[in-house]
Amino acid sequence: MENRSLAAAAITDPNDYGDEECPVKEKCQDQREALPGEPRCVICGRYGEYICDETDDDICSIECKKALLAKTAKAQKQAENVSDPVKLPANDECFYVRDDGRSGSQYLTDNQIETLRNKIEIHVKGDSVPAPILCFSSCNLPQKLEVNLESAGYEIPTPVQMQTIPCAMANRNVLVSADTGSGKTAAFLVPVVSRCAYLRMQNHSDQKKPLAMVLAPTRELCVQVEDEAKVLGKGLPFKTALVVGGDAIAGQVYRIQRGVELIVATPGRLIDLLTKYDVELDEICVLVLDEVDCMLQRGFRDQVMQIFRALSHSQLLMFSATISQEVEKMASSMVKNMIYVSTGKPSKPNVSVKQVVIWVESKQKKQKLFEIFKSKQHFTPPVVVFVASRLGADLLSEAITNATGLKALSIHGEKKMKERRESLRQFLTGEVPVVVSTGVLGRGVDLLKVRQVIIFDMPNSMQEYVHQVGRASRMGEKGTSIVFVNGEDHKLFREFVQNLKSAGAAVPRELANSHYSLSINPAGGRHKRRKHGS
Ligand SMILES: Nc1ncnc2c1ncn2[C@@H]1O[C@H](COP(=O)(O)OP(=O)(O)OP(=O)(O)O)[C@@H](O)[C@H]1O
Repeated sequence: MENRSLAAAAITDPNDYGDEECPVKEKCQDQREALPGEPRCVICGRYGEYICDETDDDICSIECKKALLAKTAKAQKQAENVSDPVKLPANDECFYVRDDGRSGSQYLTDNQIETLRNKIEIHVKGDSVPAPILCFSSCNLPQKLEVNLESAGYEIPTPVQMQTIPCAMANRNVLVSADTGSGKTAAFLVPVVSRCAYLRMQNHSDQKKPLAMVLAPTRELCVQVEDEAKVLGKGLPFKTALVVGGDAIAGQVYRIQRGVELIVATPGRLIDLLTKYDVELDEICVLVLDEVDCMLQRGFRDQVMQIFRALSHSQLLMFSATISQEVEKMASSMVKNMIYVSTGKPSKPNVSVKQVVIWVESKQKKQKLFEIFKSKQHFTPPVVVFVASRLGADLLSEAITNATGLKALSIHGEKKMKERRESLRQFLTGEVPVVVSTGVLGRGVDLLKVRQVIIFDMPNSMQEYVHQVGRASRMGEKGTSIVFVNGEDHKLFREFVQNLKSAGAAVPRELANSHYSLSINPAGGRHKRRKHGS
């Protein structure tokens, strides 16, 4: 322990007072209260007269030094023992201490942080990446947010939350790749709610311009993100506005003008609103791009970049389960000093979902589907059936009801927002066991009870496939995806077979023998394609 007034005297023995005339305070109660601006003991909060020689923390007495060292030792032991933090008991004392700028306030050494990341399979790239947290209470969140997390059943952060929340709270730009259903939404909402609430608590101005914005590709996803934001922000100075097509724009503008902290929007409708109405975005300090790979694709990219450029000073948080090197490159060109966090198996179908691939010619697909629905063994409602077109969704849902008697609804982009909401409500509450959807439900939407998806038409890319399969599992629960495939999907065969093999899934003979699939070598590299019949 070092005395502040005599820093060179590192006293470890209570009887050795070094050069200091006053004895080192033995008990914490012997120490006086700290005056404003004075250092405080990290254990009891009294005057931090000494500096602990082993941790560099402010400390008031021998008694608190002992308590501090015991706590540090316990923290180190926990770090070494962590094998699956998601299963830690809720009351497990956490050992992470936020680095508040004072040297030595972080208890974990670099080696321990690395060990912890390895154990929970977190990979990071970037400079000075903050250490992961093991509990929400390590982040200095508003008290009410902690209560809201607990009420929502979020006792312990998931791996993606462990690493992303401290990065975002340190105001860093972050790109995050994590499995479907792994809790990415709260990974951005926790820091967003916290930052907005603190800013409002500090500044009581009547003019409440929006402080944060989340952009997502579909209305359904926006609705869901806003719902979760409301749950987490309950009781805090944190209001939200939903800006999506299909709802009246005037109502959306009115809500923003009355004062909100967060806007959750699809890019098209937001630009529409911004060009017609006077909405000031100069106080936005966080922009989230959910499903960032989709948001930076042609179709959304120009709109997203237009919005991004209008918010020149904001922090950027970007998330998806499928992040390619190209997306990583694009993201890092948008912001400086970005951190890249990845957990789980990047761009691969969630391992909790069993992939059952059936080779079936297009004309037989319907019949096959009806057989599944009629089989007690294979049909496990609620089920989402993914198809390629809007018309296909309408026709197939009707055909299912006619052929099997099951109530089935369709959801796609041409339907009115009110109808889409109502269909989803009926599906999620169990009134309707089957929903036939285009890609609008494929990404991001948390279909809580769904454990079976049927991919009737293969999507255009493996990325979309990964997201659609992901609807069958949340938080590692087991699910099944039944996938219909035939020669028409040949463009995806090579990647598809590779994915199936690495997941240990059975590959149908026709798929395995197709010359489109055969051009794979075992290491995953590409051979020159063999000619048909060779
Ligand atoms: N820390 C937590 N503890 C318990 N449940 C959680 C926690 N974080 C998130 N969840 C729940 O896990 C489920 C999946 O979360 P979420 O929808 O955010 O996943 P995601 O990673 O965004 O998935 P996708 O890529 O499919 O959008 C949700 O039902 C959410 O409420």
